[in-house]
Amino acid sequence: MSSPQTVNDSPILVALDYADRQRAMAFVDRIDPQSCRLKIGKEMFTLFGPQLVRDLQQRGFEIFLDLKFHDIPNTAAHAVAAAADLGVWMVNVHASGGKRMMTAAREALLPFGKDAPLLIAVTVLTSMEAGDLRDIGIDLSPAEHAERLARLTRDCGLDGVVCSAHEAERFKTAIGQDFKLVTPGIRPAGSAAGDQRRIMTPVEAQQAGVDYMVIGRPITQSDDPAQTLQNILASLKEAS
Ligand SMILES: O=c1ccn([C@@H]2O[C@H](COP(=O)(O)O)[C@@H](O)[C@H]2O)c(=O)[nH]1
Repeated sequence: MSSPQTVNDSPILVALDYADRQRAMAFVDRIDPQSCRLKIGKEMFTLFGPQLVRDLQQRGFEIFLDLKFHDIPNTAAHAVAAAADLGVWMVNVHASGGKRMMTAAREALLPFGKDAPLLIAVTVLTSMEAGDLRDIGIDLSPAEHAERLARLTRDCGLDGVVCSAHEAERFKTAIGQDFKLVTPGIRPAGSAAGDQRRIMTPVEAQQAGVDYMVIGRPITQSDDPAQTLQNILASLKEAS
């Protein structure tokens, strides 16, 4: 395990969703590992595997391994332990995998002690709105269902949840200030929402009290990803 012991106070997690490894590395090699953390998700992990994570760690980046494990408790627990072996900074499961799965995942990290990654759970995907929940038999609003899953996640002893920035104020009050809120669906003013539905700008998300904001395409698909990241960081600093 080799999670670097740095003090990184950046709230930005860049979703490094590239099919082209060279393009991803060209961007990464232009940014300071202290200016953000990198989120490796299903696309790049499936294409390039754990070696990609190691290569990014070698460059000094802390990694959120966003594989959203959702399986029987035994399998999810072993997958989370494998992520911890890789030395990632954060890893996640789906809260809808339930209490026994989340508890097993948390217990699998006990042997790692202080080197264990943060373990969080996905509540309601930021691409989903009320109609998507109704389609799968859930009549609660996204915020209500997300809160229910977030409370369950807290009760299982995990460190936080993935939710929408729209839920941040409600969750900080209802669930606890120390419970980490990681929010995708972040869109600087003027950028395309794409498939995201519950969106907020970086400054609005900061004001709502999120701990970490996940930003992918608005940075990675821009003409100058490194400069776009700098612009977002500057806007957050100016607003704080
Ligand atoms: O609820 C969720 C959970 C995860 N994601 C992931 O975050 C990024 C968002 O990328 P954008 O390009 O900024 O939309 C992506 O990797 C998703 O898999 C999410 O969007 N919502």
